[in-house]
Amino acid sequence: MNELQKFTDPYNQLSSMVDSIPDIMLEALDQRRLRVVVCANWVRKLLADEEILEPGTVLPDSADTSQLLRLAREVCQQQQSQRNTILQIHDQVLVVLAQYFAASEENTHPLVIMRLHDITHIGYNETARKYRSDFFGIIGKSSAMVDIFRRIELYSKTHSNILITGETGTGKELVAQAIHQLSRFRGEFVALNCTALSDTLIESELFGHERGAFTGAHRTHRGKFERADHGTLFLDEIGDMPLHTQGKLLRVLEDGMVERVGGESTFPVDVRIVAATNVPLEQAIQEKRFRADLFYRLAVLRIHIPPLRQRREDIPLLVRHFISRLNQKYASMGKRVLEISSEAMAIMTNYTWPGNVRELSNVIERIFIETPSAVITAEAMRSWVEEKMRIVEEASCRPPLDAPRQISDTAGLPLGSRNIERQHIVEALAQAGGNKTQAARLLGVDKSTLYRKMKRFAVQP
Ligand SMILES: Nc1ncnc2c1ncn2[C@@H]1O[C@H](COP(=O)(O)OP(=O)(O)OP(=O)(O)O)[C@@H](O)[C@H]1O
Repeated sequence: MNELQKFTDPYNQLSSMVDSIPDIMLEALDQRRLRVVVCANWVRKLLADEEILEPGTVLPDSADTSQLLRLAREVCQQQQSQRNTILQIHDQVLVVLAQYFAASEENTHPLVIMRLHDITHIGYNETARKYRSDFFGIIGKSSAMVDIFRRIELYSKTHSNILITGETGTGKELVAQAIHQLSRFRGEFVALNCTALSDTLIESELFGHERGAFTGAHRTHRGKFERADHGTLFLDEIGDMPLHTQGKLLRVLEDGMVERVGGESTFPVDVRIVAATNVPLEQAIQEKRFRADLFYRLAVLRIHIPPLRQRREDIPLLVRHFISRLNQKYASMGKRVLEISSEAMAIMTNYTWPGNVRELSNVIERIFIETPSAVITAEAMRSWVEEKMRIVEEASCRPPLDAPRQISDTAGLPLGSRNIERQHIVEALAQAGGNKTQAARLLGVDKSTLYRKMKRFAVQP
């Protein structure tokens, strides 16, 4: 038996279990190491990775950068099949069935067998034409945003929970709202930020409480679950939810029944959860700060919003969108901006926007107000540019700060940029005399984001 036969042999023994030749079959040597048994040529071409996908190869750890291989690893770690996962690889949209087969007499190691169904023809190529650059108030025309519009439409028709990932200010809540508006759920869209609440308050906010449940519970309180019945519950910053609450949430998701804090009975709820995070939950799972079982319940469908610096073609559209909104907002003051010079636009397009669209929107408002004429020129942006340069200079003159314990919003940026962000926070707090609400306003972020970042960058309150 040659090497190839040896590796394809398990497939022959398993042929009764799968209805046709799998597109990929991987052998799970342990929870992380996968060995390729079979890989169809078209899949190799799709992933452009002939070498790694050669039968007999043990996938290197780094190979899970491909969405398909990441899915295979998840299935293997979770030891559970996943159906109908939709992946977009380059221009192809695929529905993937990933089956998990435990080790048995026939196969010494567990197997992950994947069947891929190409649904690109269903209309992905039409997508760009179909979706305008304004989709339920979400502005964008980059391929990443067009793909997000398509997913919103597709996913909104389902009952499945959705996890939205992306850095702060990328528009996760906006996407959640669009999903709700397009869905068949006629109840309310109810949002809860899991960072902003103490461990005890979060449970009473989520599940409600009965009168007398704890000191200060003078009245019965309806929780977010009750309010979102037949609607959507948006759980922002889900990674910050306390472990104890995660367990309770999981139970509600499994049984569809809620019990108020201090209550003695349960009642049914029909709620779709859209959760959002800007920290990688996989890391939180490894650090035992987030339950893996809850993660898989929440992340049935996923939408990732790339940072603005990775979709710069959206910046001019967003700039014009915000200017036109500001023209309406300040119309009564007789303030109107009609144009933005190409130089000014180039400055905006080239900046890295660590605070993403939220930061862009705040900067435009500031420049709009400060600009005396109807045209925003590079000159009008001078004070903002100078301020940025001063911060960069000051940060580079200082001795290096301790690297933050956990970085995600700025991951991928040079360490200097993270230090700059920390420095922004320190300066805003100093300027605001320690007042967090004011500091958050100065930074153009909400208070919970400021708290989270202070924690992450170890900034003392
Ligand atoms: N593509 C977009 N088009 C128009 N406005 C946008 C877009 N993305 C974000 N915004 C605006 O930017 C601001 C921040 O968006 P949002 O609150 O949805 O971000 P987020 O990712 O949920 O942030 P955080 O993680 O800090 O909660 C909002 O005012 C939102 O309307």
